[in-house]
Order: sequence, then structure tokens, then C-alpha cells
Amino acid sequence: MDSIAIVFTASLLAAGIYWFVCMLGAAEQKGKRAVDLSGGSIHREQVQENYNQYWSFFRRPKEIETADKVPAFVDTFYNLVTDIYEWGWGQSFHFSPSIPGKSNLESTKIHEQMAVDLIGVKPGQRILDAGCGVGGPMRAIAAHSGCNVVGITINEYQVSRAKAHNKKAGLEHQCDVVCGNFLEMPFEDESFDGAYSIEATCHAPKLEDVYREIFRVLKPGSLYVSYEWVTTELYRGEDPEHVEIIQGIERGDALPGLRNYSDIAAAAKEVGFEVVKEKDLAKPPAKPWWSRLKMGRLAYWRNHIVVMVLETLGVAPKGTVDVHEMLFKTADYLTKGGETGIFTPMHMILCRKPEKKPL
Ligand SMILES: C=C(CC[C@@H](C)[C@H]1CC[C@H]2C3=CC[C@H]4[C@H](C)[C@@H](O)CC[C@]4(C)[C@H]3CC[C@]12C)C(C)C
Ligand SMILES: C[S@@+](CC[C@H](N)C(=O)[O-])C[C@H]1O[C@@H](n2cnc3c(N)ncnc32)[C@H](O)[C@@H]1O
Repeated sequence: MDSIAIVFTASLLAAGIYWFVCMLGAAEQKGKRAVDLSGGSIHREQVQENYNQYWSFFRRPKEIETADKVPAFVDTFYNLVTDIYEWGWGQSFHFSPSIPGKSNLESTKIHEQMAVDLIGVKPGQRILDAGCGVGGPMRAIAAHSGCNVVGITINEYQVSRAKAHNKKAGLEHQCDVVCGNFLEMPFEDESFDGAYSIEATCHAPKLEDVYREIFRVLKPGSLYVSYEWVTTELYRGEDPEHVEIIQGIERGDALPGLRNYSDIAAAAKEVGFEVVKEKDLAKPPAKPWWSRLKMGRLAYWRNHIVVMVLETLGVAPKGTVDVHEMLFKTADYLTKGGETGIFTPMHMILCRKPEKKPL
């Protein structure tokens, strides 16, 4: 081969690799590129160790049940997965029913706007987002309703990502984000006109604890809506296949233990809420929420190759391949949970904090 042919072949190969990694591997919403994958707030040298530590929680299930250890375990999880989520899913870290003729992004927005429509938000009101991620829902909700949203997340890295996205979207005056634990929120009593949480309270070891905090910060008469991850009426604890699916979901999603749908209203009532409505939004005529996960399978293989190449080259931190593999397996468990009907990520509960009784 003469030198021209070598240079030509090498350039073609380099262009191909660039296209595979940077173009094909780009996030749905251009938030993150594969070459930017990091371990969140964890130093790149410590990603592998933190991943091992994350797994060790599941070897000592008693510790996950100890409420005070859970926020740190959830924080580690989100340091490990936030960039991969943004890269491969977008800025909203939740599911939504697929809607024929609508893109994933549109279906996601519709699901988010439904939450705020349910709590009847008015422009200028102060609304709480309990477990806000990098703020995909917050921005959609603020833009849709004209309200001011304050989000809380346990993960410092997500705060910085959410703030950067808010600024880029020109919504930083309507959207604020604080780092904190939703089990002990740094907010005054009765300081919010409404609240929502989207696929976030499932991380609380005791649902009553997070509901009680949300109840405390809401003004009397205001509404709270939550999309809960739960097992359904079809789940059978004595069926080993059901147990395997649910444990797979818990391990790959930092959950201290999935609750049954029948526990949700009881928790809300226990802390003083009136339950206005409860509905599994995944039930027909809604189209499967897991079809997006299933359709993405080919892309996950491609992503896995990209992550392996980047980790070998030292671009992605050591441990990224393990984290990606964990998510890959989780996608399968979630799909099985949806297909068997034993699990839903969108059991909706709408609650009201009662008005104060006149003395
Ligand atoms: C509410 C939670 C998160 C829900 C979802 C946003 C995430 C659950 C599983 C995640 C993913 C699985 C497979 C990944 C894939 C292998 C990778 O290449 C690209 C990202 C994934 C698609 C990733 C994206 C986010 C999820 C769908 C929980 C944590 C309570
Ligand atoms: C799956 S993400 C959903 C994020 C967001 N609601 C969305 O739909 O994009 C769950 C969120 O809950 C947050 N979270 C979990 N446990 C928390 C806790 N104890 N305190 C505050 N936030 C918490 C996580 O940090 C993360 O932001």
C-alpha cells in the first residue's frame, strides 16, 4: 500500500469512529455526548470503587432498610448513572405511555404536563418538584403553566446539570434547584402552592416519611400528585419469576424495596392527606411505556461498544462499562415487569392537604 492509500484509509477510519461515537452516540436532546461521560461528582479514579460499593449495599440488605444509609446509596447511584441517562434517554428521567404519532420527547412532555394540570397550577405560584433529577419535567412544567418551580435532589451533580439546562432554556428565573434530602427538606412549613414528584419517591425507604415532609411544606387546601413505582395486583410473591424481575428492577434502580400499589393511598392518608384520585396510568387504553425501552435494544449494543472503546482509551472513567452493563440488564427487567403487568412506574396518586378547620 502506498502512503496515499494508508493516509486515506486512516482518515476514513477516524471519520467512521468519530461518527459512531459522537454523532450516533449523541443524546436524544443533545445534552451529553459519549465522550463527556463522567462519574458525576465522583472523581474519575473512584468510579469503579463506587460502583463496587453500590453493589455491596445489596449484599447487606439490612443496611438498605436503615433509612439513614439510603440517601447516600441513592446519591452514589445517581453519580454513576446521570450522564449515561442524559446521553441515552434525555433530560427527563422517567417513563411515559407511548402515544401513536408522537415522538418520545412529545409523549414525555404530555406525561409531565398532565401532572401539573392535575394539581391545577396557576401562573406565578410556587410549586415543589420532589426528586427533580436534571430538571426535564421542571422546565416543561414551568413553560407550560407559568409557575415557579423549586426542585430538590439528593445529588449535587444533578443540581449543577439542572441549573445549566435551566439557564440554557432561559428558564432560570422560573426554575430553582437545591441539593437536599426530601426526607428533611430545607423549606418552611406551608410555603408551596402545590407539589409533584415523578418516579422519585420510590427511593424513600418509608413512603410516609417523604409524604409527611411534602404535607408539611404545602399550604392548606393545596394539591400534591405523585407517579409511583409499584408492583401491581398481578404480582405474586410466591412466583420465583416475579421475584427475580422485581429484584432485578430494585438492584438496577437503587430502590430500597418496591411497594405494592395498595400501600400508596394508605401512606398518604396516614400523614393527613385526603386522597382525591388514584389510577395506574399504564393501564389500557394507554400504550406500553416499555416499548421505548424495547425498541432501544440495538442502540444499547452500539452504546456498549462505544463505552468499551472509550473506557479502553481512558476517555471514560474505569467502571463506566460495568455501570452501563448494569443498566443494560435493568432495561430487560423493566421490560419484563411491563410485559407481565406485575410492575408499573406510573401509579398516579392525587392528594389534597385539608383546609384548616376554623377554631
Ligand atoms: C425512575 C428511574 C429511572 C427510569 C429510567 C429513566 C431509567 C431506567 C433504566 C434506564 C436505562 C436503561 C438502559 C440504558 C442503556 C443501556 C444505555 O445505553 C442508555 C441509557 C439507558 C436507556 C437508561 C436510560 C434511563 C433508564 C430508562 C429509577 C432510577 C427510579
Ligand atoms: C428517577 S429520578 C427522577 C427525576 C425527575 N423526577 C425526572 O422525572 O426527571 C429520581 C430523582 O429522585 C431524587 N432522589 C432520590 N432520593 C432522594 C432524596 N432522599 N432526597 C432528594 N432527592 C432524592 C434523585 O436524586 C433523582 O433526582
